[in-house]
Amino acid sequence: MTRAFAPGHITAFFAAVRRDDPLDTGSRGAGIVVDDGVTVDVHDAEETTVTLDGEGVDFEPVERVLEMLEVTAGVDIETDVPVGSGFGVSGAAALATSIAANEEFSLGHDDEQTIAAAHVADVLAGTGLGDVVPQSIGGIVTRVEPGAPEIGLFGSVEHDDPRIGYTVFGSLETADVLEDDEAMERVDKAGESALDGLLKDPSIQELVDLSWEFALEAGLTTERVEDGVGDIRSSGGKAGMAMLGETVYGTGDDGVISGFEDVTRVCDDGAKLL
Ligand SMILES: Nc1ncnc2c1ncn2[C@@H]1O[C@H](COP(=O)(O)OP(=O)(O)OP(=O)(O)O)[C@@H](O)[C@H]1O
Ligand SMILES: CC(C)(CO)[C@@H](O)C(=O)[O-]
Repeated sequence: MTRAFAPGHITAFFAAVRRDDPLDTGSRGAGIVVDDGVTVDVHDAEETTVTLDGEGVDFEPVERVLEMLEVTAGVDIETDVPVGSGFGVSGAAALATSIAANEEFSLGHDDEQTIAAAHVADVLAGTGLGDVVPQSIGGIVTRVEPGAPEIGLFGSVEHDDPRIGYTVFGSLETADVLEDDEAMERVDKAGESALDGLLKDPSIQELVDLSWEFALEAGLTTERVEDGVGDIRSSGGKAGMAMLGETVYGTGDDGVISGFEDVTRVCDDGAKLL
């Protein structure tokens, strides 16, 4: 049995970029890689089965990554954050599975290949576009060009206080939004303008503010999220909506941070074997 960890990735904003090849498909945008993530155990098995926090599930991005690596395995996923709440659990699970399977089955792929397999699996499953590479790098990551490692273009944004507060109200099925052409037209326009803004002033405060402008412009907010962001902002903090989930996240001083239900930290390292 081999165990691997992949951090969560809070997408602040994004614009989809679709090309014929899934390796250079993905999204432009920015996000925060956080300690709350996913741990995966992989063991050899005649047939592939996946459990999520102990329950048997269908988990397409994980199944796809094993197919691409040409192995069958039992995969047990434990997650610190709920699926579908804007932390890229699908990408994290695919990435941790790819890293653990490479070791468990002595496949001999290099990092670039294991990360690319997870990126392609998440894209083809329709569950993510831009989480996997940031989850392999760590920190606060800009995605200036989409795609797998060595294909996309990635940058980083500095931070001083690593604490990130978050409150999860509910989940959004990523595939439903990505397949909605009208919604995606608004997302892409708002995402491009948010990225332009961040590249002019690359700070975590600006990232979170732009994230909230993005959510409003893209029409993705819910009443609970609007109220939650309003509360944090009126206590002097910065808050936005984690894409694609009904989750408020943000930064600020002790008083601001105590207004969230959970607290995690910027994870400066990428996914790894445990
Ligand atoms: N209990 C479950 N709840 C939700 N999804 C589940 C569950 N069990 C398995 N899945 C699978 O997990 C994947 C969830 O992907 P989804 O992209 O919605 O989550 P995510 O990566 O956390 O998203 P996001 O970061 O956009 O919020 C899908 O492949 C879905 O079929
Ligand atoms: C599409 C997405 C918001 C789903 O988590 C993410 O993968 C991203 O930022 O591209």
